[in-house]
Amino acid sequence: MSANDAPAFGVDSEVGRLRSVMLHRPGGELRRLTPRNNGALLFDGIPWVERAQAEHDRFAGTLLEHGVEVLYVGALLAECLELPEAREAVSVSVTADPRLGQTLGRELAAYLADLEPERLAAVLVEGLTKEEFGTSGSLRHKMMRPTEFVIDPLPNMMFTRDSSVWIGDAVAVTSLAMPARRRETTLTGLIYHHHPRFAAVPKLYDPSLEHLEGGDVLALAPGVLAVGVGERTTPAGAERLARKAFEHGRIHTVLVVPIAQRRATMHLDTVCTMVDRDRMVMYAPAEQRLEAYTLTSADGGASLSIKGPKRFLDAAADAIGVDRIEIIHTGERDVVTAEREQWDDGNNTLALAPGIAVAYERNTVTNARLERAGIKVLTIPGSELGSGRGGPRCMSCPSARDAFADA
Ligand SMILES: NC(=[NH2+])NCCC[C@H](N)C(=O)O
Repeated sequence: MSANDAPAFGVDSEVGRLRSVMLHRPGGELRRLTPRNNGALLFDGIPWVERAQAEHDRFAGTLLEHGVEVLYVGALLAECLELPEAREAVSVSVTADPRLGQTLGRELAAYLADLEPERLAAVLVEGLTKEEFGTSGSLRHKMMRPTEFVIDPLPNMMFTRDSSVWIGDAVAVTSLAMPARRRETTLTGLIYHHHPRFAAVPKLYDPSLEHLEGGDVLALAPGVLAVGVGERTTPAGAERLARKAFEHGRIHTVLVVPIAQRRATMHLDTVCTMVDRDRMVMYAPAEQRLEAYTLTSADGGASLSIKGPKRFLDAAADAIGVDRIEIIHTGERDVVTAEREQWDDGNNTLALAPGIAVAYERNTVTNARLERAGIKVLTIPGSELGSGRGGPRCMSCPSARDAFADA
């Protein structure tokens, strides 16, 4: 693909000049977090909501200043919800929750049917409590506490990277592993299936399939994906994605990378991200430790060849066809700084072009190392956003980057 015939959509690498990205500006769903539910909702603290929004606006502002189109989930959803078939699909998926029961389910469908698209879009992300819902003739409702949820909030919606991922010209709506996040894909799925902008885009995956999260999928170079397998993505999910990607035809090698099943390394993109064509920022201990299985297919995904495991960085260099991938370490050589900055998403950077990356300002040591290596680092504040344990990469889902060859 040259710049002239590059598709309106598509992502063939982590670093091609970023053209369009999907973000979610955090809103009322963060106000639902309490010290009792934050663990189950996958937050490590209780964010100050206005400050988190201001930080997010700085992130979006940085992208806009660099010519990136910013699409917001809230606006896309509201536009979809103008369509009767999209409203119907949403209502069916929300009211299918067996915890509601027949009566409350029916009442909730009627409640949702009365909401304007924008309000409906907000409720779907912010959730709805018993007291906000109002009166009901159901036993379920009578037996709920006032602040209990009729619709659960989705505070992790701002991590748009996880619920969908673009592979070439196609999009994979993923299958999220954690109960607190599962409903996110009914909303991203709705956008990709119903929004006129995306309706014609080929769909590679769906939420009923084996667990797969976008934070585990790295487009290392054209034709080459790395897929982390650990707390979220399962081996079965990685295998399914590989088959589908081979079948679709743009990918020739999928590297499946086992990662520790711990919160600190919930996704591959918490351990490493690409900051340049052949340079990665990586948590130092992972450099030797990470291994990869190399998956290829001679028949478009019908059968798979599985080789390895061998050292991830060697497998990656082989698959990409370069001598080596240069590593810039998170933190300093001392373990403590490295561990602190890895935890604070020091290597969860978002490349805007080869050698230009957005990073949280707090990771001063990692950012200085990146700068020393010649990477232009655009810093954003993240003291509140960071309590959700995600950085610039997870808070963004690129849908268009310039082709790697032209970047
Ligand atoms: N791709 C990522 N690293 N995403 C971060 C997601 C953070 C979110 N709180 C979760 O636990 O799921």
